[in-house]
Amino acid sequence: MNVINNIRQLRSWSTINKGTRCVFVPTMGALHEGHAALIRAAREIAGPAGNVAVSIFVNPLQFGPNEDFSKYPRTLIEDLGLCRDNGADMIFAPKAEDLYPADRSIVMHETSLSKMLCGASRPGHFDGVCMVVAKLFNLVQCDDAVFGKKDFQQLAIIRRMVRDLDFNVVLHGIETVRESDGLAMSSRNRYLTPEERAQAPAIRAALLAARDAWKAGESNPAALQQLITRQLEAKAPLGRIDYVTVADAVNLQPISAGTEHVVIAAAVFFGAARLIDNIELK
Ligand SMILES: Nc1ncnc2c1ncn2[C@@H]1O[C@H](COP(=O)(O)OP(=O)(O)OP(=O)(O)O)[C@@H](O)[C@H]1O
Ligand SMILES: CC(C)(CO)[C@@H](O)C(=O)[O-]
Ligand code: BAL
Repeated sequence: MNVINNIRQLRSWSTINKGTRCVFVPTMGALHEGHAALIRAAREIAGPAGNVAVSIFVNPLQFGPNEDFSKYPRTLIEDLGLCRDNGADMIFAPKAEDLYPADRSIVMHETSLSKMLCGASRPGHFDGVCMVVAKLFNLVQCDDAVFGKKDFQQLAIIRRMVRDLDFNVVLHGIETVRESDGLAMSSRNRYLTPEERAQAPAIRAALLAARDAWKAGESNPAALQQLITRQLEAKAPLGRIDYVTVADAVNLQPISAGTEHVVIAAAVFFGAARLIDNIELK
């Protein structure tokens, strides 16, 4: 497994590997079983002859001024072991100063899908995500890229970016990997106190209850939102709801009579940890 931490080396890796299918998994590190599933999926897509590339980079551009950039967990040595064990061929772990020139003057700005859900609570977040993913796609020269559906809005926005900017990259969305009690795996779960950790699975339980209500005929978004909010207030008093939104899964707009594919997405703060999850209804 090649570990590369500067652009010059990455360019020569890409040149040497030209013509070999490259499947890319972008991450911010502090890797867990969810990331391992993405790397294994990338391995499957690449096949034995292809390359699996993983980036590990805590991107400063996607953090707000009062967010957790400086305390985001950085566990490179353990991360490299997880990448190796799950079949990665190349790890790109650059420094921020290598990726972003000090006098950088080009910005990315997504003007539609990032207005709601996480984008509404984290202004500029998805502009930062688009910027780093666009740069990483250019640098890694991948044919495919693998993203988790836990970050549902992120995947929708990257799909839009690939379409609008004509990136020649095929995107693959992977199901959310969960702890045995249903909590979506997340690097930020490690911020949770034992009491918060015990209550956090209530997010998944409330989304499942909303899905049951939907299957039983409840299609009013306000009623579904209220059901989730009430369950969270009852089962997770340490949680502070950021948002619970019922949206069209394709364009993230409010649902209408013709909406066939619905997503219910939620973000809940437990102390320092802002956790997200979602459920799709078809
Ligand atoms: N539980 C999971 N199951 C599947 N994919 C996941 C899971 N958690 C994260 N991913 C995916 O891994 C990729 C990298 O995400 P990231 O490094 O931010 O991990 P994270 O655990 O989501 O961290 P954070 O706590 O910052 O949200 C993204 O495509 C994300 O959707
Ligand atoms: C896609 C990503 C690696 C860009 O920094 C990040 O947003 C993440 O880890 O989901
Ligand atoms: N997985 C999303 C990265 C972030 O929260 O910044």
